Amino acid sequence: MTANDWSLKAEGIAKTFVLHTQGGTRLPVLADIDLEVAPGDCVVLDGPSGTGKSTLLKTLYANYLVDRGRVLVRHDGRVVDMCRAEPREILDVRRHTMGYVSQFLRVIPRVPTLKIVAEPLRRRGVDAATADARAADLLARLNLPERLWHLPPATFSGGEQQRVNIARGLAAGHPVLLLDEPTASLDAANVDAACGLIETARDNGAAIVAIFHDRAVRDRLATRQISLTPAGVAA
Ligand SMILES: Nc1ncnc2c1ncn2[C@@H]1O[C@H](COP(=O)(O)OP(=O)(O)OP(=O)(O)O)[C@@H](O)[C@H]1O
Repeated sequence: MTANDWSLKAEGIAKTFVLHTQGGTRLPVLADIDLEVAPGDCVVLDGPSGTGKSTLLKTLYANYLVDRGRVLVRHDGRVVDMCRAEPREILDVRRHTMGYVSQFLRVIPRVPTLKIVAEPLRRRGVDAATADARAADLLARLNLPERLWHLPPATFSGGEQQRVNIARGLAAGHPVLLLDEPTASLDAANVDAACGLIETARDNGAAIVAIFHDRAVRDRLATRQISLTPAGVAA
């Protein structure tokens, strides 16, 4: 793979939601979406509320089935189509290649924060001491007080939980990152800290697709923007 090669490529993605509990109402959301993301790219998805930005990210992560199209990702020396891969292969891509950071932490009961952040590294086979050290470094960079590291995050504030979520999402150093408003509930100092970590991941060669509503975050991190329009894409 050369420096300009893509890490992630979407071709002709179309997605319609069918609401079975609403008489089978059909909601076409994505139509013919093409996207190519290279190492070091941070492609920001733009467009009015409801145009399908989160849906596209979840489709890239294989949370949703598509009507048409392919999502290709370079993984372990080969190309995997996330729209057709077996569940086992999708999990392997998620473990080693593609990370996803949503706006909210999915709280895992009783597990301490440090272990939640270290877990993606442990699942990649990294030993506990190294994974814990990386987790501690990330939590410190995100200004999460050390007295919280050994508590489960269920009772943390929204901004604290979001920082745990970012640390967990960035811990494993995935070469492809999908970020859905990861800084939405942070104050200015923590937005700056989170942006610094995302910037470092990008400059180290991560291929990133992101939704950032904050204009300053977008201006700092985006190498490119793509505007989604209702059921379509306009450059
Ligand atoms: N799981 C779902 N089932 C049915 N419809 C859905 C589902 N998820 C999203 N939608 C619909 O798809 C459309 C796009 O939603 P999506 O969340 O992707 O938009 P968005 O551009 O990310 O919006 P926002 O900027 O407000 O977060 C909306 O009309 C929404 O109601």
